[in-house]
Amino acid sequence: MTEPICSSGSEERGRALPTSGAAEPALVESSSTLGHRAQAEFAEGFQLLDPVDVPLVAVMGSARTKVGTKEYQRGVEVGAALVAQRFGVMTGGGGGAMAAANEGAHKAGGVSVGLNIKLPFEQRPNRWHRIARLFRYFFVRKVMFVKYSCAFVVLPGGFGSLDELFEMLVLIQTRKVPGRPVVLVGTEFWGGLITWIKETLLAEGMISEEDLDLFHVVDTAEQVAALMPKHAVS
Ligand SMILES: C/C(=C\CNc1ncnc2c1ncn2[C@@H]1O[C@H](COP(=O)(O)O)[C@@H](O)[C@H]1O)CO
Repeated sequence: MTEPICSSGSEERGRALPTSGAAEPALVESSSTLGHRAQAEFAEGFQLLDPVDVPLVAVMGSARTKVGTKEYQRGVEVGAALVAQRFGVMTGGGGGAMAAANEGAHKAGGVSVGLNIKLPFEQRPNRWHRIARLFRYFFVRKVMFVKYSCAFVVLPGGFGSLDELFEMLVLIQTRKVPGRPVVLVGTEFWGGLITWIKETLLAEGMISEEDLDLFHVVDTAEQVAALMPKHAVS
């Protein structure tokens, strides 16, 4: 029998949940399990990141960017340029653009953080971060990215990167967090989305003109660095 997609809390209790590989499904566990696990995960994330004494920039981007491509190289350059400005780099800790940014930061001698996520298929953390943790919940991990970053850089990416980008934009737009630079890297890659944001979201009144100021779109690591908050440079 197929598992129901929706189930009530009482149905969940005492029922073995289906698993499909390395990580059992999160969020369909009982409310009390979810609550306890999330609370513990928050505490462990805070413990990991509270002691970090350099300002961190969260760098998001595709898990699929291939090593050796121009895109990967740009990620490495972004990581290195941020370290040159005395920032640490914090990523999702996986492969692709995440590995690129961590590699650039690590090779430049900077702080390199990877917040990995446990998924139902095999995950390998990249080898370029020195402060790391494996998270069960995307939502807990996302709080870490927001709470412990002073800027948000998004390299070309897919659903995951878009999710992280829009989460950050909403939090800034609704003043749940203080404003900070949000920088999209790749004018060609992001161009279609920016056009749609202007021609549909803005034109239909779904966002305001000033919301367009919540993000920047650039092409190079130097341009990313130039948009960073100034306090880290001494
Ligand atoms: C889906 C694939 C691999 C998944 N591995 C991931 N490891 C760590 N972090 C991830 C992973 N997938 C998504 N993320 C987060 O979202 C962003 C990347 O998502 P995108 O859809 O690839 O743009 C990234 O910033 C992570 O924080 C195999 O492709």
